[in-house]
Amino acid sequence: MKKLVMIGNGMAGVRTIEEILKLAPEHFEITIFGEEPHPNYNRIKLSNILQGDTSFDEIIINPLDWYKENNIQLYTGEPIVKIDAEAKRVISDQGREVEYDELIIATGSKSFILPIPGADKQGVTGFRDIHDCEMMIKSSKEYKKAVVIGGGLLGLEAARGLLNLGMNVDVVHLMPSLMERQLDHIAASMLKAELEAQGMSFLMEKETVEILGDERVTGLRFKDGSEVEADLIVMAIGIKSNTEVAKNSGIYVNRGIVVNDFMETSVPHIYAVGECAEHREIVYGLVAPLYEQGKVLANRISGFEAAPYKGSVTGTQLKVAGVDLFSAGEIFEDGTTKSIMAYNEYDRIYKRILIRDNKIVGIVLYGDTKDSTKLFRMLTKQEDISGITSVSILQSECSVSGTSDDDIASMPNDELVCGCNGVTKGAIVEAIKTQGLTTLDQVSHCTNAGRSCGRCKPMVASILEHTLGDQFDASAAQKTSICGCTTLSREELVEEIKAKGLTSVKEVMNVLGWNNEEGCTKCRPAINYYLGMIHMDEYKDDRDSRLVNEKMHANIQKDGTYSVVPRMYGGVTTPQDLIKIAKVAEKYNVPLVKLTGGQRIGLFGIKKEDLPSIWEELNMPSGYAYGKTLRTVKTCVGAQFCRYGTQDSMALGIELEKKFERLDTPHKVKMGVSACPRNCSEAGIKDIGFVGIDGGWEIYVGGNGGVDLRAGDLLCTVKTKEEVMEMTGAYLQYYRETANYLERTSKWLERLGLEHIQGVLANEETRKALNERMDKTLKKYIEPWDEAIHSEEIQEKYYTKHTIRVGE
Ligand SMILES: Cc1cc2nc3c(=O)[nH]c(=O)nc-3n(C[C@H](O)[C@H](O)[C@H](O)COP(=O)(O)OP(=O)(O)OC[C@H]3O[C@@H](n4cnc5c(N)ncnc54)[C@H](O)[C@@H]3O)c2cc1C
Ligand SMILES: NC(=O)c1ccc[n+]([C@@H]2O[C@H](COP(=O)([O-])OP(=O)(O)OC[C@H]3O[C@@H](n4cnc5c(N)ncnc54)[C@H](O)[C@@H]3O)[C@@H](O)[C@H]2O)c1
Ligand code: SF4
Ligand code: FES
Repeated sequence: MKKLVMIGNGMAGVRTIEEILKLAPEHFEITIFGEEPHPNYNRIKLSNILQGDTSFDEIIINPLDWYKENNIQLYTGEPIVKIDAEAKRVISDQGREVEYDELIIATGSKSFILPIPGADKQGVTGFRDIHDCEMMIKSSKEYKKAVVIGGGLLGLEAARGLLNLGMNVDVVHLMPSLMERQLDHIAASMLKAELEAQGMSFLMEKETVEILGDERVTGLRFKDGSEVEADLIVMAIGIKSNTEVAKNSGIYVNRGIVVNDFMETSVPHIYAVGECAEHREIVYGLVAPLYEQGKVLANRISGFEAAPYKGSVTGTQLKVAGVDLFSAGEIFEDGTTKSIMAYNEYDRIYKRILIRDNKIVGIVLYGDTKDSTKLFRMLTKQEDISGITSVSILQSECSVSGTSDDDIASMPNDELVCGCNGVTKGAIVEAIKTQGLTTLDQVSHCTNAGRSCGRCKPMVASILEHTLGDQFDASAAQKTSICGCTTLSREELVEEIKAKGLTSVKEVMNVLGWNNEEGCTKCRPAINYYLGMIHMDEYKDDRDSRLVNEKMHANIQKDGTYSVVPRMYGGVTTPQDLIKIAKVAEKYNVPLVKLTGGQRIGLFGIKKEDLPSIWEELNMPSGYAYGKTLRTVKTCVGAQFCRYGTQDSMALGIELEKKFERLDTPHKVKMGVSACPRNCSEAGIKDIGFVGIDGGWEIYVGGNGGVDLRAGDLLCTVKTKEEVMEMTGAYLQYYRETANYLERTSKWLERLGLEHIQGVLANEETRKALNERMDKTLKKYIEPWDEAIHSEEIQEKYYTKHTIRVGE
């Protein structure tokens, strides 16, 4: 197998790898280095995260298990700092050296930050990655006034997000009109009026020369001497390709890494793709052309004949609610162009197309973009329009509204439906017919349509409806199946398992007609969970269907080693346990011993084959730091020691942890117990938090301390510890029975509604029944580390050096 290394774990690069895996799945041993500490996510949707429409989990395109399933060695948070082209190897910032036969550079871009005094102050950011997004969300909780520099696509989407976060927003723009590269003056002024009505303020034709403030920004000064206040500044004035590594390694770089029509750089066996690449003097900043490049490169690198990449015409839209605009090609007239224009001031609709030699060369649509696919096709195909009247060309008469069947019928097969992924109507219809697709999800899975910005989804749905005719089932089509292997939703799957009495993962997939007989990393763990939830005590866990960390009962680290985190109930330990941990750490040369966020001690950097002996020597239960289960119960010292404590928080925490440890839950669950409202255990941001008050406990639910920070809601107040245990058992069991696999309690609570859950749990009979099912389930669990120590079969299968690659 040839060694393929990729630098950069972003949208264009990983799409290229997906294409390579389709073309030549067995051809390469693949290693990817990413500077960000995450798997590949949909950067486009950062705007939606900021605008509050989605969460980070929902925008992950390739979860970690995708890499494992495809045997890809992924190093996250580990940038490559040098390419040694002579020796054909890359070197990471941690000194790791990896050899390659072929190397892809897909390092994307970074935000361009104005080189002016004060640009390094706290509160100044670009808008490029999830870290920037989190910083803005955090700032909006503490500060009120934001200034966005740059009135382009990114700046306006950022500004809309900051308004949604409750900030006052000024947009500072250098030019007299917004989005001057995409819109003419009329469309730009219509856009400005709409955004002003939404609450944005604009400072036009202003050049920022200094950022004011001490440590943190307080405002900015313009060239004309005027100033404006700001607590947060977002720079959205364009991007700059990440080319340093290439440049320092002798690869020819201009604005981007210069590539030919096959994405080959000036150095043999090194390719570049995405925003870091410069092709025919153009560096693209939208995914559609980057994905086209990826396809060409995948063919080239896998040894297939492919047409060269000749460059792309791009079309853009702004992702701001209430704004409907489309722009492609040339914007401004010159002596060789004529335009056709329609302007309906009353309905705020404006359309203009630019024509040269009877061919469309530019499109600007505002207020009504239904014609965009038709016109864009005419532009990209350079169709001769001399036979079409100027009225009909702008009349939407053969356009696709996404709702009318006639519109879909009259749409040519080569019309582009998904601009981001280059998918035509013909390709979608073909996939529906030949692969028997019935849901939007499946169409997306098979064709890629809708996988990026998601704007084309209504039209894809209309095509699905048109193609299936009488067989179209609207509710089924919209439903989200648990993965691309089936059309079944979570509810249907659970119902079918119950109705047909299915008892194993294999049986579920066989009986329910899975279109991929092995299933995938999305459905196998989910089916395993639902089976265990339904059959309670009888179900025999299918260990090989679990996600890799759960299968190994240890958390795999970025370098392929594992961590060991033993239980410390309620965060309480003993000198004897500490001695055991210290001895093991010393004996096995454990590289890192660290207190975890969940009040216990983690041993990091352990070799797979050492796991069983370490567990044996520790002789402590697993802390399940890797599991979709109860992780930790964090406690404060409480009434036993603290003078403010009103309750025994440690005793309650320990009791909770001992009762619910090992329980399979749809996602991880964390608890916190504080003995007074000072809340030293941060119970307010836990899945379930308990706060001691005079004469009882308050129970908070749905809190989350991660990326989607959420304060818990008060579920109820109870008097005794027994009531706490009863309510917690019922709440957790209700979550287990109604949540989707991998749905955190915070999302589940928001989906079902607090009042609904309170209503269910208010009924004593229901609580009792839920607790009975919970108790039945809890009986089946055994200690996994102990089981491994005493089973040669398990040790041989999972923990010897030659078994289980990281990718399994
Ligand atoms: C907020 C926002 C909204 C957007 N909206 C749209 C939209 O609506 N439509 C559209 O088409 N496009 C949109 N884009 C642009 C689109 O996201 C990019 O074109 C696309 O992500 C580029 O893909 P890429 O792989 O080239 O770069 P990236 O996705 O940026 O990936 C490059 C990766 O390489 C990593 N890296 C860099 N240097 C190194 C190194 N030395 N070693 C290892 N890793 C390294 C980076 O950390 C990064 O993770 C948007 C962008 C943003 C920021
Ligand atoms: N909906 C989408 O398709 C979408 C959304 C967001 C981002 N993106 C992509 O992300 C990339 C970055 O977007 P962008 O908007 O930052 O880049 P851009 O180059 O498209 O726009 C930058 C804007 O900032 C203005 N500007 C430049 N210097 C300035 C200054 N000193 N003060 C004030 N204004 C100044 C420019 O006049 C320009 O309008 C682009 O490639 C873009 O295509 C696309
Ligand atoms: S939460 Fe209250 S009782 Fe617990 S340690 Fe803090 S101050 Fe003391
Ligand atoms: S147009 Fe963006 S995902 Fe289809």
